[in-house]
Amino acid sequence: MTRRARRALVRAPSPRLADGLVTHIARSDSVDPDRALAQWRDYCSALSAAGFELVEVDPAPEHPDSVFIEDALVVVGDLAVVTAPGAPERRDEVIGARAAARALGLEVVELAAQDGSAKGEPARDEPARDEPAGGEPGEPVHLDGGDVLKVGSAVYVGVGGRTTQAGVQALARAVAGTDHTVEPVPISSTLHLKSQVTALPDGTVVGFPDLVDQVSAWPRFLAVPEPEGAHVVVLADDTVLMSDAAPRSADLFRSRGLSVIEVDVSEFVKLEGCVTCLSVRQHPFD
Ligand SMILES: CN(C)C(=N)NCCC[C@H](N)C(=O)O
Repeated sequence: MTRRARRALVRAPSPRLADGLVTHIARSDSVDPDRALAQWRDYCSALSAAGFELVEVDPAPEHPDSVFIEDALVVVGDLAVVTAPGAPERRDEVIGARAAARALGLEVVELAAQDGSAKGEPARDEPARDEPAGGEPGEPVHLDGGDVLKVGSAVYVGVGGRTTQAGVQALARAVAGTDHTVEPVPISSTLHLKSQVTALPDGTVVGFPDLVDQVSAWPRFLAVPEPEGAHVVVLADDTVLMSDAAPRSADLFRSRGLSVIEVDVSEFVKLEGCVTCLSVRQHPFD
């Protein structure tokens, strides 16, 4: 089995970060673009120190939320799915992400082209699996990468915020040729699925219960004591990266034998972001 490269795509924050979208939180009047740039550089250094090859997507200073590159591209194995962001203001952020994925020689597919109409039903040599129920007829295909949580071969997709049922079905079509299965997870409490849950290297799903729409949906769930403790980036099978604003959660992970790298992402949290939003990672642990 060829070992996949450990790459992380990142994109420098826009000087207009403070104008980014906020949905479930109040807009902050203290976003500091210079501090955000310093925090972004520290985040990139942590990924690089963990062995990731950093690939910089061209900055898009005209797009305030462009640093949240996770929403523009979903990597599943060697497939790079260009998303169809749910917020109109963010749609053009995919242009630079698409170009970077192509330059890496990844197999690039367009989510928006997976709506099933152009190609009719995908050719199958077995009855169609119980694909996620399709959206309402004519429902637009939208999906943000922040709604996509990969746990082993399962790809959980948050529906109800930026991502539509039609977007989930389109992703299921896009990854039909891989060994991944796509499962919709209704959300309403948070902006994205990964605003409320992420997964530890062993597949345990972590979340701050007050913000998790359906704790029972997660067979292996670990409650964390702080909201930002729900956001981890897997750096290795024994190491995670997370915000430095959740020290009790970090200690909980350490008590489970994990090494924990803590970074300051305060300026991005003010725009409803978190540590997963700032990179698209391609590595064996995804
Ligand atoms: C996991 N999360 C939260 C993300 N991948 N994206 C954060 C996007 C925040 C941006 N201001 C917006 O509202 O789109």
